[in-house]
Amino acid sequence: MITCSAPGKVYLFGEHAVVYGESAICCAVELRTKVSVEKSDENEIIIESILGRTGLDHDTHPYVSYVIEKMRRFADIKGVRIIIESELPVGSGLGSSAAVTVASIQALNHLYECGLSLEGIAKTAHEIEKMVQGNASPTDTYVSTMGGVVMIPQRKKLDLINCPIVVGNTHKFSSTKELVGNVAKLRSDFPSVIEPILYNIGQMSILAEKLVSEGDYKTIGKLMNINQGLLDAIGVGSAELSSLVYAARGSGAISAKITGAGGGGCMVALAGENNAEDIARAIENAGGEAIITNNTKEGVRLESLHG
Ligand SMILES: Nc1ncnc2c1ncn2[C@@H]1O[C@H](COP(=O)(O)OP(=O)(O)OP(=O)(O)O)[C@@H](O)[C@H]1O
Ligand SMILES: C[C@@](O)(CCO)CC(=O)[O-]
Ligand SMILES: [Mg+2]
Repeated sequence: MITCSAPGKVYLFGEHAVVYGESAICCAVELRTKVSVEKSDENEIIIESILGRTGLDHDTHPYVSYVIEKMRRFADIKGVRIIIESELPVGSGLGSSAAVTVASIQALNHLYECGLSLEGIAKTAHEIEKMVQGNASPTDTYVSTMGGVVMIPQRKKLDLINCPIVVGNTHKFSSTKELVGNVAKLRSDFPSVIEPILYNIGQMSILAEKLVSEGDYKTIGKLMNINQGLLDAIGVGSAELSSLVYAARGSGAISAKITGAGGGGCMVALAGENNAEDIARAIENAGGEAIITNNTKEGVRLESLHG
């Protein structure tokens, strides 16, 4: 068995706007998806995950099924068994699709010695997210591949975020494909209203680049909270997400906003010196599940070559 893992991510700025070429700042977090692969004798494809045990199946395992089909351009993949284990909640804004796609590509890359570079992995994974979702920015898959804090579309590595990150999960499933589609419809219906909002979200990422290098989290927090208001404006908020956002802010979070597609899933808060536990408690009291985590510089990595 060869095992690889890839991290999930949270957006400080720019989700949805980045789909239209505006800037985003996204950071990898210490929550990972592990993918183990081995060749199977019976020339059978087996994919095992929390979603079930299937063969090549674009309904249950669309991302992994496309990975196998894409990787057949580089290797003669006949029978393979793929086992997925993840710390990332599915459909929750933490990049679970990107992490499973990137880790699957890297695991097969090692198993069949395809020689894909990290850039090649990120590019292939982005192609797959676009195939599944209809449209996708390179952000999630690039950050899951490279790790750290990344500015997209510049693909620029920024300093790590030096404060605890508290994630609040509403446990309401949200499909990125659906939310991205909803924003596209709103933008098509009201271009003169929605395009300036997306542009302004991107401008906050550009303002924040210098603030990250200065470690000015207070100002970053103010901009993140404005970003939250603009995400509500384009229709990707929800009552549950707002409840967790305001609970986090009320307990002293530097900032709190939706992360990822929205509609359900997760919000993210930046904690100050010693209040991550307080923020987590406030999120739980508001009906969410809190996860205290940190930014990680580690992108996709080989975990083991056998076992
Ligand atoms: N552990 C897993 N095992 C198998 N498939 C997974 C796993 N995690 C995610 N997926 C795939 O990714 C899909 C969820 O991706 P989606 O983009 O909708 O949400 P997300 O990536 O969690 O959130 P976001 O894209 O907003 O960050 C699942 O429906 C499934 O197809
Ligand atoms: C909503 C979105 O901006 C982020 C999803 O995590 C979609 C994308 O960038 O592909
Ligand atoms: Mg996704």
